Amino acid sequence: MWYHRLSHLQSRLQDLLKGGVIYPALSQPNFKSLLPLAVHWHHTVSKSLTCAWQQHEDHFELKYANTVMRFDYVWLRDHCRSASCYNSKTHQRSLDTASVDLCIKPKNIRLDETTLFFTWPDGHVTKYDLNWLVKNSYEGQKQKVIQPRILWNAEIYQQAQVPSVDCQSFLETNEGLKKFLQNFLLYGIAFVENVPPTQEHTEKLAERISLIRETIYGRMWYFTSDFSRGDTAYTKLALDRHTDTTYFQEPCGIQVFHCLKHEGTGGRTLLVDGFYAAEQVLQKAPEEFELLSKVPLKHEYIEDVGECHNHMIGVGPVLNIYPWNKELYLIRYNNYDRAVINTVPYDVVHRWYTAHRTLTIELRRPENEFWVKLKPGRVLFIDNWRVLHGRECFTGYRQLCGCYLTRDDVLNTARLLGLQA
Ligand SMILES: C[N+](C)(C)CCCC[C@H](N)C(=O)O
Ligand SMILES: O=C(O)CCC(=O)C(=O)O
Ligand SMILES: [Fe+2]
Repeated sequence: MWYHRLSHLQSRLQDLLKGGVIYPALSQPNFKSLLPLAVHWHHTVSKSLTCAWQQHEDHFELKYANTVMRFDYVWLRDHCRSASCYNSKTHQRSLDTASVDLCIKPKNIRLDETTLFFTWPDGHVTKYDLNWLVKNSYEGQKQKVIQPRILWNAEIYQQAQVPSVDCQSFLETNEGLKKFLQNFLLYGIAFVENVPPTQEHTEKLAERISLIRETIYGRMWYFTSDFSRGDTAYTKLALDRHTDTTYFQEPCGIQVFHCLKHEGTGGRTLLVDGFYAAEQVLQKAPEEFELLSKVPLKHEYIEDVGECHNHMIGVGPVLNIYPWNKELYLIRYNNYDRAVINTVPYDVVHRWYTAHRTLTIELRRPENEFWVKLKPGRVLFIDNWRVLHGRECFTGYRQLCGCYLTRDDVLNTARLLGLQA
């Protein structure tokens, strides 16, 4: 009943909007100044781009640069960039948003060239450049290209002939670093060549692009198959494709690997683009993709070896997508570390297993596997939110060093170099 009345009101409001005049249909007690507002388009031609705007009862509508945008009045007041509302030195808001009347409406609106002026009931004036609005509106944001990426299988990656960056150019030039980061952002993996095979040099590389993320494994780690920690990584066994630290609330963003020594056979590294596989699932079974993005799962790390006692738990879906544009930004896939599923009822569990199988089949297609033998001097950076890694079993003495990086800091470096990240 209530539902019907509401939708009736909404459709009435829409009809009224089409008709050109709004009446005070929603008579909430604190909905101020419900005087009928004349709705008509104001047209202006500025710098060959036509602009039209309309003041509606509860929002402002703007057509500019081929975009129809709608703005809430509180939003327009809240984002005011005047000196008293916004500190342009710190890029921080000074306005106390809670002091804005939730029913605020501009007293006057005027357009001058490419600037919109809103005069608020207390006389305060907010200025918006039209291009700023296009860039910052919900509608404009939706049009923006999402993070440019090249999704790959083994053939695509090999054909691309992505060049490695030389250690010296990486450490000493901005071009070298930028080239490296560009490849890293596009493919989710990147190599640095001619690195002296020591832990110290590996650390220097890591620090060039980010803060090192210290974890229960330490800051820089150095490992062999000595089972010094309670994890299969510290053995000679094969490891199927996975992402690391799925048992953290925020899995580590980047993983750095440098093989310092291997006297023996096997031990090749496997890399699989998780986003490529997820894209295949989206194409073939969109409802399964959706389920994988909705069902929250626990992963855990329980360690009780020697002096090491840890119990980590991380909860989140396998596929993490931004709710506003559906862009996939993080895959959490580790069948070893996945904990008991008790977050959903049995029938959803069954559908989840089916969806997980579909994704696993994609991840395991031989054509999606890129195998590489890590060698001293060649450092591999892996986007642990996108690319899965694994390894072949091996014999002999094998020493690997590396670290995790905080993703925010890597992206920060990339943005400062002018890259979209
Ligand atoms: C990289 N390093 C050897 C330090 C740790 C390995 C952690 C392995 C764990 N099962 C995971 O996937 O997170
Ligand atoms: O030994 C390797 O090559 C990688 C092992 C692993 O998956 C890890 O350390 O995260
Ligand atoms: Fe791993």
